[in-house]
Amino acid sequence: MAPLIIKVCGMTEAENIRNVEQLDVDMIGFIFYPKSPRCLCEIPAYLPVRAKRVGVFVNESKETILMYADRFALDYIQLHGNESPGYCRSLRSSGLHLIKAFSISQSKDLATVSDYKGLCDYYLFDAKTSLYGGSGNQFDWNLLHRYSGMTPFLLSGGINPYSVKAIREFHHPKLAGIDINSRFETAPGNKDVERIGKFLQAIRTGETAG
Ligand SMILES: O=C(O)c1ccccc1N[C@@H]1O[C@H](COP(=O)(O)O)[C@@H](O)[C@H]1O
Repeated sequence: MAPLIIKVCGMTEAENIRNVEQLDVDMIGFIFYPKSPRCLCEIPAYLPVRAKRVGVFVNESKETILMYADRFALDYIQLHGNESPGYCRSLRSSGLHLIKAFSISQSKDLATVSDYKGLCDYYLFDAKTSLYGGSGNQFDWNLLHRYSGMTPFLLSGGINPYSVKAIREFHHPKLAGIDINSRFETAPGNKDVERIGKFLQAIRTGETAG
C-alpha cells in the first residue's frame, strides 16, 4: 500500500498542533468558517513548520481567503462550500493551491466533480449532511468507484479509530490520503494526540498497539 497523505483538520491550540505535527502528519488544517466550533479565532503561538498548512473556508470571499493565505502562509486552500469552478479558477490564478470538497451521499453527487477538472490539486470527498463539514458522519466509500477522474483525492467524513481496516481495504487509483477531524477530539478544536498516534501506527503498519 502506497503511503497515504495524512491530514489532521480543525486544530486551534499551539501545543496540540506541535504534538500532532510530531506524529509525522503531512497536512494540518485550520478552519476559518465562523460557524464551526473549530473556527480559529486567533493565530496560535505555534504553526506547523514541516506539515503543510491548509486553510478551510466555506463560501468565503476571495479577498478574505487571500488575506488568511498571506497571514498564515497557507500551502493549500480547502473549499468546503458551494464554490463554483469559476471561483476556483479565479483563486488558482492568484497562485493558490486548492482542495475542493464534495459532499457525497449517492453516486449522482459525483456528477459535478468533472467540472473542476484541472483546477484543483486534490479533491476531498466528505459525507453529505446538514452541516458543511465536521459532522463526524461517514458515507459509503464504494460510491467512489464511480469516480474516474485524474485528480487525486482525500477520503474524509467521520474517519475514526475503528476505520483502520476499512481504510486499508479501500483501494482506488486516485486515493491520495485521508483527512481526520472530529472523531479524534477531546473537545472541538483539540485533538487526542495519543489516539491519533495509535491510529496512524495501525494505518501505516497494519498493526494495532497493545
Ligand atoms: O470541522 C468543521 O467544523 C468543518 C466546518 C465546516 C467545513 C468543514 C469542516 N471540517 C471538515 O469536515 C471534514 C469531515 O470532518 P469529520 O471527520 O466528519 O469531522 C474534514 O475534511 C474537515 O476538514
